[in-house]
Amino acid sequence: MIEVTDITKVYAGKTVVNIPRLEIRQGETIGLVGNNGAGKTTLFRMILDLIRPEQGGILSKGEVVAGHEHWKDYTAAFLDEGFLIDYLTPEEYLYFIGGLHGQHKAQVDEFLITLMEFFNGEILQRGKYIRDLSKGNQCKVGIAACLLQKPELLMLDEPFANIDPSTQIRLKNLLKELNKQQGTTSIVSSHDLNHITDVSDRIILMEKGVVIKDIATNSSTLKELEDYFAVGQIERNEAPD
Ligand SMILES: Nc1ncnc2c1ncn2[C@@H]1O[C@H](COP(=O)(O)OP(=O)(O)OP(=O)(O)O)[C@@H](O)[C@H]1O
Repeated sequence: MIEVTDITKVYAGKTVVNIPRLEIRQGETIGLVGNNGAGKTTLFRMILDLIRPEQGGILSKGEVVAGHEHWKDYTAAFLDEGFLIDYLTPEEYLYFIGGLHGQHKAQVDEFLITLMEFFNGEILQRGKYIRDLSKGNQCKVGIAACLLQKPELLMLDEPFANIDPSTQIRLKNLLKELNKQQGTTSIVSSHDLNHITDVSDRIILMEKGVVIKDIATNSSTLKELEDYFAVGQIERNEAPD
């Protein structure tokens, strides 16, 4: 579904992403992990054509993402609050997003009923603008807007970071259901190794812009990642070859 070929991204003379080849197949659930500054968000932004690589290219279903529009019909992403319209209420925003995808208000309402548990009574009918919600609740609105679109490709940047433990568990269940029932391909970044290994069938580990590990998740993956991150980046770089 996604093919990355020979991309580099440079900021202020420093290469922050350098990926010779990466393929994400339809229906895969990808967990993207890596320490702060590893390049995860930059990779997301390039896949979404929000920024362009210095060289190389990214294809989505065989079409170059840069300068094309078709992939936007089947791709939903929430990277940060910048994806929301903060002067709207959650309902207004979700009706707006539903409308862009040809859904009537009643269809959106019907869908939102399925998210009542995920919203935990904090999102709808509160008379609040999105800008006045907590960061965690803004994140819930962003994720809900993605799910509403019934995307073939879902991309979430650190969705577990600001939400409470109950919502984290509900989100994991939603992601698993989405993949099982709709075959959704997902790319989710996280610093929570437990959650991300639980919801992903493949883990991509980045460090300093480079893919260090690309492994199918199995019963020993969590331990393997914990062992990897237990050794600091500086210690790793100083270790003899
Ligand atoms: N707009 C920008 N201008 C300059 N440098 C940038 C910019 N965006 C990202 N970078 C740099 O690129 C590198 C990768 O950043 P990125 O945000 O992709 O990492 P990340 O893996 O998502 O990190 P985190 O886990 O902290 O969110 C960092 O060194 C960051 O400072």
